[in-house]
Amino acid sequence: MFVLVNLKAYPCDPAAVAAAARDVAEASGVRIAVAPQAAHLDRVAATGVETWAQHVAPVEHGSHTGHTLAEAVADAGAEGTLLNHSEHRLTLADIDGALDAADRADLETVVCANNPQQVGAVAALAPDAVAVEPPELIGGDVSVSTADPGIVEGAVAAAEAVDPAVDVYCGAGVSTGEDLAAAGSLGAEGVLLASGVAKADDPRAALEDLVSGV
Ligand SMILES: O=C(CO)COP(=O)(O)O
Repeated sequence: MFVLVNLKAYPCDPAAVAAAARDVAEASGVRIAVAPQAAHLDRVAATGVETWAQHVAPVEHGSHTGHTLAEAVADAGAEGTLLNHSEHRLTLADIDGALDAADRADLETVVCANNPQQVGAVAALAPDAVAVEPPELIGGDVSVSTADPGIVEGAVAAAEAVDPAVDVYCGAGVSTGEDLAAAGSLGAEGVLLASGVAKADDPRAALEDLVSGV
């Protein structure tokens, strides 16, 4: 299972969470990556943890003030990028353009989607993975794998029907080892989570619990 920790814009210490994620990944053998704010990418990457961007724009080098350039996040140490997060929606054309930008910069890609129908649509653009995250469950206490297991199974089936090479992750409310195991048993190959780690009193303990069943 792949565990991608999205720090969003939460007021946590990105380097401390990153160091904890690095240690827990090393100790457990579970692949864990951290996606901080773009301005914190280099300090997170400096810890040695696998580092991801939260977004890149569908632009190339040039006159694009205020946009997040794929080459710049790669230069800061990112190895992958989220796209089309529920809190940063893009048009289909912009997802396509951002995937091109990520390819140019050699970034792995996870495109987020609300439901299985959207999973099918974005899987057609051939990202490395898609992540189904029902917006109403994001930031809550109940994991998507418990609250709506059918949406995870539906996402797995939708991606498989379009392009079996696209991995499927799920997210929203994931915070425990049980949640991770449930996601895996529904066919997900990874999870996206945020508040369960970024807002935890002890992010290291939260990560240890998360991978305890793997
Ligand atoms: O949006 C998410 C990850 O990208 C999920 O957030 P929570 O883990 O806080 O529900």
